Amino acid sequence: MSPRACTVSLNPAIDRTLWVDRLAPGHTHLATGEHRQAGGKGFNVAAGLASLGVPVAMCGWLGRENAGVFEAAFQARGIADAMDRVSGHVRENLQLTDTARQQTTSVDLPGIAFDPATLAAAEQQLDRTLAARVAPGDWCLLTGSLPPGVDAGTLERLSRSLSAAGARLVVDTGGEALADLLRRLAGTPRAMPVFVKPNRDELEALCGRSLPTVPDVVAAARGVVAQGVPHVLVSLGADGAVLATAAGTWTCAVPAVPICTTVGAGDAVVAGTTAGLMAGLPFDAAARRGLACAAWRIQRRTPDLPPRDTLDADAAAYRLIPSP
Ligand SMILES: O=P(O)(O)OC[C@H]1O[C@](O)(CO)[C@@H](O)[C@@H]1O
Repeated sequence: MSPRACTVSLNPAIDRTLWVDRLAPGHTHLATGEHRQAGGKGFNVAAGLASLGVPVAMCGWLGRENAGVFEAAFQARGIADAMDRVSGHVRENLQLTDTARQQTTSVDLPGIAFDPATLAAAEQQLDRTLAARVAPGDWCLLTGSLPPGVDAGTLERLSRSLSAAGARLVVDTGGEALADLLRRLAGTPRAMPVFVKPNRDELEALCGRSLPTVPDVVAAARGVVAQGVPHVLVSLGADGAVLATAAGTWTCAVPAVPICTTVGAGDAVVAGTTAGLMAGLPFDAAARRGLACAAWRIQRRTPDLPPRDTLDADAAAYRLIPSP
């Protein structure tokens, strides 16, 4: 049986995006477009994987009060709904896209707060859901920020139980939570993620220093590999990406494309790269496909991706340059 994927989202979000001609803080704007859809990293990655033909489920915690947005989106895309319902509303994040500057400004809510007793119960339920769903060889993607009251200890417990069940792990969470998780998993190589994709801000938070130049990013990415993560891709937006493995480090430029929204660009990289790794592609080929997914995604409103052939034709133009 081909491997399946499962995204785990502890803090999903509904994305409300408004387009304005030119954003000016302190002024009133007339929006030129609007869109509201299920979002958050777990959903965006699941939608990308589903469009690439990967059987995928989404697990995690979904506020039952407005879960319908997700239920419709799961059904439309063939994503298995394995989310545990919890009390409260899914947060609604706001994105303002400035069409003149082709820039997106996001305002995120923290999400549903968990007290210790609710968290313990939610973790136990999630363990049961994952135990019933995840088989050896499946890929599990721990995605997105942590809601109030939840820390990297939850990600550590999930990493340990999922890896013990034979799953391969991908982690895409904020830099501080990722740093904390990698520290907690040090000395347990089996529970380490096989792939992480921080952006520059997240890598700065992960390594605790600013990384103004590409050589700074390259050095920091090598540091993450040295901590035990075999595949690292640092997304740098219009500046492309840095890839690092034990075999070397590379930079990759990306083509300039018209931007509809940058929301979910990194999630498209995670979806495309993970789908490639699941299919047995070497990391460089998987990562180039992931970057082609991001170029596709930022030109459109929704997280769905085109057929693999289209992506691979685009990805063929991406060149990796070894870093000194
Ligand atoms: O999980 P986080 O880091 O709080 O970010 C959530 C936001 O990021 C996105 O997942 C895009 O990466 C949006 O869909 C969502 O609103």
